[in-house]
Amino acid sequence: MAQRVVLHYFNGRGKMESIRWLLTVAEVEFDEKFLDTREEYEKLVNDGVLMFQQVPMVEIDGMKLIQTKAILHYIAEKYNLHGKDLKDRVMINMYSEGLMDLMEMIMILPFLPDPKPKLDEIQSKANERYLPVYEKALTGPVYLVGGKLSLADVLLVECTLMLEEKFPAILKDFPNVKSFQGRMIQIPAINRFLQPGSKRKPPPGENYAKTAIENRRINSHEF
Ligand SMILES: N[C@@H](CCC(=O)N[C@@H](CS)C(=O)NCC(=O)O)C(=O)O
Repeated sequence: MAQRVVLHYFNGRGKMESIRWLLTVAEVEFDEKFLDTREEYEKLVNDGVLMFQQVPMVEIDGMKLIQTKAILHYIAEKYNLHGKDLKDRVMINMYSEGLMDLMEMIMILPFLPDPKPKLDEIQSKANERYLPVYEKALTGPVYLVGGKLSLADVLLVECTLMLEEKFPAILKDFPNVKSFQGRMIQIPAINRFLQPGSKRKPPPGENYAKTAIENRRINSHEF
């Protein structure tokens, strides 16, 4: 019997959330081991399972994978969410990288002493740099690449929901992206993931950054 997938990270969104999204869409059940204390993180380091002493780490198919993008690509390949050929794949990766850049900016907000300037930057870059790309790509097609669901679509729905948490009206000038989001959240696996009690993590609360820094899950100097 195949082993269950196990995610090792803290009990929050961070870099693991996109992996949770992708596994959900691939309909892969997973367990989570939360690193609630610094000792739990250090144990993984001392056991030599974190190649660069960093999480996310995902146990899958007898391997202990690290590096978020490598993990996402493995899952996307395995579950047929990475295009039909090399040209699809490079487009999927280009769209995905843009979304990860944007989500990374949102992810670091709780770690900033004064998040306002970054928030303003995110809003203007989302409006002027990122969302227009997806709006154009979705003029006509149902999915971003190759007429079928891919990693890029999963990251786009995750990212648009994250953006709306910060700027509720941000999609008003992007009707194609908004209707894409509407279609995506009807996919049964996604719909279940969006319900209370699922493995989706809530937006970071007040103590999120403090606890993460204390446990050395995030280095404060990284930002
Ligand atoms: N490039 C890596 C970066 C991972 C990373 O920065 N992980 C943080 C937690 S989100 C960490 O483990 N920090 C501890 C450290 O670097 O000492 C990835 O995308 O997986």
